[in-house]
Amino acid sequence: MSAAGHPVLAELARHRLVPVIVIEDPSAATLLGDGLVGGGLPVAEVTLRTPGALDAIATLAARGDLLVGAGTVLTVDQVDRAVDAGAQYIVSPGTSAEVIARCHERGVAALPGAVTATEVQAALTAGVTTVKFFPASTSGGPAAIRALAAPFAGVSFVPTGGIGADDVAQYLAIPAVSAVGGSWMVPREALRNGDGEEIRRQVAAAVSAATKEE
Ligand SMILES: O=C(O)C(=O)C[C@H](O)[C@H](O)COP(=O)(O)O
Repeated sequence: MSAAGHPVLAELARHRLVPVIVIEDPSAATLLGDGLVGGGLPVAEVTLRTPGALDAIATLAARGDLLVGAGTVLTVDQVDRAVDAGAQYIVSPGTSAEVIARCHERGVAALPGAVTATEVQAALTAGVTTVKFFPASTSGGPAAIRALAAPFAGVSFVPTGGIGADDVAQYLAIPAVSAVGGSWMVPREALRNGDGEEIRRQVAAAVSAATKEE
């Protein structure tokens, strides 16, 4: 497993899982953080898809016991706002050289999306060696990652999109996969209902499923 680049990417590779979170009410950030830490996975990718996302990032980052990143980052301005809120890594669905350059200027890790050889090459040219393989399940799944890993020997993949508890292990079994992302670990309804115990339970189950592979 290669996790070259920013130390935060090495940390994500160590945890092996990246919970993707859509948070509607930022006041739920505390129970979310407690559920993640309690479940044994102190990692969060908060998507900038809701108005409260930046506040949630700020609350989670202020705790100091979680690796907090921003997801669905499409613009340079969003990079700045997420980093100002405390995000330590920036995840995008696709590859934008401008977004990656701003991440590097701000000293945070960039995790851009790439699912074709051309996209992986563009990401390499922009200076990253870990890419998010998104959307994983509809882009060829594990077989596609294995095929891409052959020519791109130094590249690590973080498959995300359409992955659940039942197939996380088959992705993590691929040497080029450093971590797996997904929203299944923090169910949106549980967050909406303020059900911290359900979040802790799902997170712990994901950690257990990820550990089985090793
Ligand atoms: O837009 C981004 O930057 C993203 O982070 C996309 C998310 O990772 C996926 O939407 C999660 O996919 P599911 O696990 O299938 O819900």
